[in-house]
Amino acid sequence: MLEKLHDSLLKAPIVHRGEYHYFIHPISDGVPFLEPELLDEITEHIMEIADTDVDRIVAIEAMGIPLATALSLKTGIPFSIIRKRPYELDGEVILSQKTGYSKGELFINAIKKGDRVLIVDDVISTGGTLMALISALKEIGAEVSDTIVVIERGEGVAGMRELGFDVRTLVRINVDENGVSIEE
Ligand SMILES: O=P(O)(O)OC[C@H]1O[C@H](OP(=O)(O)OP(=O)(O)O)[C@H](O)[C@@H]1O
Ligand code: HPA
Repeated sequence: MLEKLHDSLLKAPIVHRGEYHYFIHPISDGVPFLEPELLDEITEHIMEIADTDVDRIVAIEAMGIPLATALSLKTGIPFSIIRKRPYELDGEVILSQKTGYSKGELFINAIKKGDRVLIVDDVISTGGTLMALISALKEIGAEVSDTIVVIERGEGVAGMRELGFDVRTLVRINVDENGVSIEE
């Protein structure tokens, strides 16, 4: 199961971002290139496990976009992208994003009270990004019916579960200077 994802992760190169060992992979970076068969394997799997009885798929710029696009085409559900730049539309919600290697702001538009949403993202590491997003969506009054992330590393998911956030992931990996290994 998820053979293409596992095989490709084992080949992922590592670069240093400060202290952080950053793996480079087609799903998390679009580098070197994302093969349709890999995207299809992953999105078919997401369709099997996710609650797709939702009004909107929600994904974070940039690498949530291919996942949301493929899922939207398969399900007919529209998607909204949480952007890294402001639009200054009425009701725009701004949140701070902090990962293991970066800091910035995210901007939510056009998600309103009562909307049922499925969140998808490529990677979870510290959980900083998703925790901020889910908290903001709950504040808006949207119902987060499900949160699915393709690749899990680090302690973010465990930390989020302790705080009552439910996140499901397709594969959990360890990353060090020698590369990626897959946790069984
Ligand atoms: O669990 P965290 O530590 O918060 O890290 C996870 C986030 O980091 C990556 O986003 P990044 O900001 O690098 O954006 P990208 O999709 O543009 O590469 C990834 O897409 C997640 O959104
Ligand atoms: O190591 C990583 N690689 C790609 N995307 C990521 N998002 C968080 N950590 C990583």
